[in-house]
Amino acid sequence: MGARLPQREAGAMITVSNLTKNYGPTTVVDDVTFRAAPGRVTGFLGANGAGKSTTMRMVCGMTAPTSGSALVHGQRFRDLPNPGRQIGVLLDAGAQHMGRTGRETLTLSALQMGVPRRRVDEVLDLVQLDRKAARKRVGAYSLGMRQRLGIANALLGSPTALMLDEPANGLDPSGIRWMRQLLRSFADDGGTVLLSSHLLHEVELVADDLVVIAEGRIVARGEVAEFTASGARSLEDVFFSITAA
Ligand SMILES: Nc1ncnc2c1ncn2[C@@H]1O[C@H](COP(=O)(O)OP(=O)(O)OP(=O)(O)O)[C@@H](O)[C@H]1O
Repeated sequence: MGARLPQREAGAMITVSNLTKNYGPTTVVDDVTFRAAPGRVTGFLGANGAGKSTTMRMVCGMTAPTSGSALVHGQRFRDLPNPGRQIGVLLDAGAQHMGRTGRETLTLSALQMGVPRRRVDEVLDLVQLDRKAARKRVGAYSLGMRQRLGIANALLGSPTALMLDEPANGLDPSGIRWMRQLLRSFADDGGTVLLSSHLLHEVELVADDLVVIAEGRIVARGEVAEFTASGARSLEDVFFSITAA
């Protein structure tokens, strides 16, 4: 853990600048600019179809931007020498290979990243998947277990940043609480967390900063405390008034 700190202190972050994506005549991400900073959890909030996943896919190079750029630790994702060692990504827990066991999934990733195999057991413990679960095929996992495996995969390379798309999907209340604590301690340890969600309350409980997107455009940005500072309004009230406008 200690060996990673200098790298984190150097300013590990995710920077999105004027990112735009058109599909034919439709603009689904429109001039999006924000930054997820080290030591902080940044909540990326928006309704279904707002453009969160497309933005995250552009950050990790899975979707080519029409214009604009996204940098991870100052480099494009595809230029990172070993991306999983710098940023752990979970985009779609349902997209994992159904025929592999949890352990096989992680062992393959560990080999690809050049991570020692013992790290597989460490991350299994971190996400609370026991040995019996690790021996099961992913196809037999619940969505919650797939999310845990996806988070384990994201943590495997001991990255300095995490980018997770709707990681709370399928987790039960105690799982959501566990994840919140995990993300909080990752950020408290100097890591950068970018977390998308449409679960307003969930984001309010864990995030330091918020980026709110509606119909592809950023409609609000700032510290969570600033959003709720103006009186007793909950983040939910603020969110609906902003996105409705
Ligand atoms: N490959 C694609 N071709 C055409 N349109 C697309 C494609 N991918 C996404 N879209 C459209 O882009 C818009 C934004 O989708 P996106 O998945 O980024 O939203 P989201 O905020 O992540 O929503 P959700 O929470 O439902 O996943 C949607 O209208 C979607 O239909």
